[in-house]
Amino acid sequence: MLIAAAAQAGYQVTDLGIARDTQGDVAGCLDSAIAKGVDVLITTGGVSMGDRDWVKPLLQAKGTIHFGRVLMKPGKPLTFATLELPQGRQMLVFGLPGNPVSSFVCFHLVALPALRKMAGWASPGLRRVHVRLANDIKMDPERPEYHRATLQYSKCPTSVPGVDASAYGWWALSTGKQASSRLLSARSANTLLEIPQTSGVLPAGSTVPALLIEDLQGMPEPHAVDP
Ligand SMILES: Nc1nc2c(c(=O)[nH]1)N[C@H]1C(S)=C(S)[C@@H](COP(=O)(O)OP(=O)(O)OC[C@H]3O[C@@H](n4cnc5c(N)ncnc54)[C@H](O)[C@@H]3O)O[C@H]1N2
Ligand code: MOO
Repeated sequence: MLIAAAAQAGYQVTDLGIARDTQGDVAGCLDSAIAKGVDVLITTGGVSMGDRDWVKPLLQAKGTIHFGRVLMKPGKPLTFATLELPQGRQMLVFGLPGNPVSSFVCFHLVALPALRKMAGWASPGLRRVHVRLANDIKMDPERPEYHRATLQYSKCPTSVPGVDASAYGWWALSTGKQASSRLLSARSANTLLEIPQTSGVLPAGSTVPALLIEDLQGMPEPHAVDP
C-alpha cells in the first residue's frame, strides 16, 4: 500500500523487504538502505513500547531522533530521525506505526509532504479545504483525530436536519469505524477530516477542515443513499 502510494506520487521506490523482530534483522535493513543510497527510509511497525520494537533504539544509536511520539490519532508512536552519512549525505527516516491505517495516515500527513519538499514543491503540505459532515462524528478527548472520509460534490447524501436536500455542496461521508487496524476505514477515503481533541459529538451538517489525500478527479459519482 505504501509502495503504491509513494510510486503513484511519482517517487522511485526500493522495497527492502520484511525485517523480523530482531535487533540484527532491523539493523541489517538499515544497513542495506544506506548501501543502496536511498534518500528517505520509511519503516512500518516495531516503533512502539514493546520489548521487540527495535526501530527507535536503532535510530537513537545511529542518528538523531527528532520526535518519537505525537499527539494524534492514529499515529501516536510516529517517529522521525535523520542519519548523517559519509560524504555529507543525510538520510531521513520515517518510522511509521505498524497498524495499517496508522501507517497510511502518517505517510500522507508527514512523509509525503517531506518527499514533495525534497522534490522542490513550493507548498508541499496537503491541501486543506472546508467541508460539511454528512454523518455525526464522535470526538476523542485524548487525541485529535484524522478521520478518514470520502468527499463528494453532491446533494446532501444523508438526511441532515435543517439542510436543503436539493442544494449541492462538498459533503464528507465517514468511512465508518476508525480503528487503526481496520484498513476498510481507508477504502475510498480521499480526505482526512481534522477532528478536534474534545468530548462529545460533532453533528452532521458541521463544517470541518479536511486535508486532501487524493486527486479529486477520482472522487465518487454522487449517488443516491438508501433512505
Ligand atoms: N505501552 C504502549 N503500547 C502501545 C502504545 C502506547 O502508547 N503504549 N501505542 C499503541 C499504538 S497507538 C500503536 S499505533 C501501536 C503501534 O505499534 P508498532 O508501530 O510497534 O507496530 P507493531 O506492533 O510492530 O505492528 C502493529 C501491527 O501492524 C502489522 N504491520 C506492521 N507493518 C506492516 C506492514 N508493512 N504490512 C502489514 N502489516 C504490518 C504488524 O504485523 C502488527 O499486526 O502500538 C500500540 N502499543
Ligand atoms: O495511534 Mo495508533 O496509530 O492509534 O493505533
